[in-house]
Amino acid sequence: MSGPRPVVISGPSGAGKSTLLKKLLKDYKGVFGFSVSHTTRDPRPGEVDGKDYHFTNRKAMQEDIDKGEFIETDEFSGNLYGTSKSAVQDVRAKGLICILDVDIAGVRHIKETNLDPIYISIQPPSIEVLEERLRGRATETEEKIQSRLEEARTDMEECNEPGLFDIVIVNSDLDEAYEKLQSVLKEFEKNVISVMSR
Ligand SMILES: Nc1nc2c(ncn2[C@@H]2O[C@H](COP(=O)(O)OP(=O)(O)O)[C@@H](O)[C@H]2O)c(=O)[nH]1
Ligand SMILES: Nc1ncnc2c1ncn2[C@@H]1O[C@H](COP(=O)(O)OP(=O)(O)O)[C@@H](O)[C@H]1O
Repeated sequence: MSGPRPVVISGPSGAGKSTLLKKLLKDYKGVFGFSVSHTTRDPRPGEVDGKDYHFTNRKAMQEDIDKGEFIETDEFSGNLYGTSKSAVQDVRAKGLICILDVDIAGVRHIKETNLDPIYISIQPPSIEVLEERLRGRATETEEKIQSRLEEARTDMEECNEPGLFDIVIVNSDLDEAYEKLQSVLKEFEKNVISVMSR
């Protein structure tokens, strides 16, 4: 595919991916665009259909998967998530750098496609801090918190696997993590460096 390389952001639920991405998308309007995934999970208060996710149900999503409309899908904590081909195309058609937020299985699936993105993992400083953040966000039931922590342990182990990520950013202090994210993107996306250095 032509144009600037997309950016895949991954990392445990609660690590701070959405917080960092929202900031980046706001600060760099006209540079980055978010690939809106499909999910079968319920919307959280404040989430907007078509902006945060395309909220759907399993039957409809499975039909679209069977029609070949998805680049990748994964089951995460009891729900189906996936990146549709049109989610990525919509962003690229606007001439924006496409940002995808996917779990670690999604990263592995995307490696088998021709998307050729930059892979960035956002990690929490520890599992204890992650648990505090998940509880502090107050969006999940106890059962969902436990299942996310279970997934997180695997993610925290696998993120350092050689060749899986271009960079792992530990989100301890939010401002420092955001600085690091910006500098990594400037380094990789040299063709947009002038836009980003405004
Ligand atoms: N493979 C894949 N994972 C996704 C996709 N969209 C979101 N995810 C991942 O699904 C997991 C759960 O997302 P979500 O329910 O929004 O919870 P949150 O990450 O805690 O805000 C996260 O690890 C996301 O990165 C997708 O399209 N594909
Ligand atoms: N560096 C940080 N320090 C403290 N709290 C943070 C930090 N980064 C994110 N948070 C908080 O942690 C929670 C999880 O962040 P979120 O962006 O929703 O994570 P993710 O998208 O990776 O699931 C949110 O309540 C967010 O405000």
